[in-house]
Amino acid sequence: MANSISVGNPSPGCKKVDPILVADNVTRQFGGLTAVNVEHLEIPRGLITALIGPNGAGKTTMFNLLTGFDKPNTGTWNFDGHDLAGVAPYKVARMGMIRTFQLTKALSLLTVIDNMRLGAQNQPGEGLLQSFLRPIWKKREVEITQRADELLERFKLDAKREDFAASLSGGQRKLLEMARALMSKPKLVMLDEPMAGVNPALTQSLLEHIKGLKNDGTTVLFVEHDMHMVRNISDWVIVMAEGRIVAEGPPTQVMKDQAVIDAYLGAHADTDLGTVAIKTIKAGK
Ligand SMILES: Nc1ncnc2c1ncn2[C@@H]1O[C@H](COP(=O)(O)OP(=O)(O)OP(=O)(O)O)[C@@H](O)[C@H]1O
Repeated sequence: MANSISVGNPSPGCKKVDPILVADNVTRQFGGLTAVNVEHLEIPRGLITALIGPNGAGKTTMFNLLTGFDKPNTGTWNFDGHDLAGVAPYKVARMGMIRTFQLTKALSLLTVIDNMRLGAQNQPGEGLLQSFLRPIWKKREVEITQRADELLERFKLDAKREDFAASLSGGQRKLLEMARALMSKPKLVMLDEPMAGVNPALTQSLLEHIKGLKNDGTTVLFVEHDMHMVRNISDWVIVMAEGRIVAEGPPTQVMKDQAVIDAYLGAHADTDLGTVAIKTIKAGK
């Protein structure tokens, strides 16, 4: 079925009209196991793409490879005009591709505001400014704190500004991690299971924040098992199984794909997990 995102009909590894990330022949083996075997992948610019698939499909490994946290056996990829294979994670971040982790990496013994300030270190030239240009750095520090405070307000974490990250709930830590990722104004944000461990009361605001990123012009790629989230916020869905891309397309189309239902969705194909969560709250469970 025609759409405005892919060139031609959607199919696994299809070309996009305006890709921000293009990867070719990316493979990663762990001993005898091929965790990732992606022939071609394109992520559309300025949109929200979900990467779904059963446990062990290779989603997190793919994230690790693309962001330099792991090294592939083979493969090349280009992010917004830069070849990134073999580039260190901090450089990848400076080029505008920032990721969050499945288990949050908020530094527990730092305050919320200090965690945010750390996020700014991904900005180009930060180290230079700090060492040689003290007066300019002072001004920069004020700007960083200003941006941090704006983001904390946006993510409703301003009341926690001086608290240690350790005192936040799991969901609040997820919000902090997302807010921190935005400190360096990334072009592409990669979120690994943003909904995992988030209590239902925070789910809606997390969804709104992610939609907000897109409205600001940021491209979002996220791994998620929560089909409510996938259905509600994705413009595009890519399905992985056993290291390969097995399906992709607009969410309504992909969710109806018999092969996807068989391989992954199974009995949950028609279950909106969000509705389930809301019913559970109402029942006072
Ligand atoms: N460091 C590692 N050493 C050995 N095997 C690994 C390593 N990392 C991942 N694997 C294996 O690679 C495969 C892909 O794992 P990966 O975590 O990428 O899957 P996933 O799709 O993200 O799964 P989930 O949805 O459960 O997070 C799995 O079989 C996993 O056991």
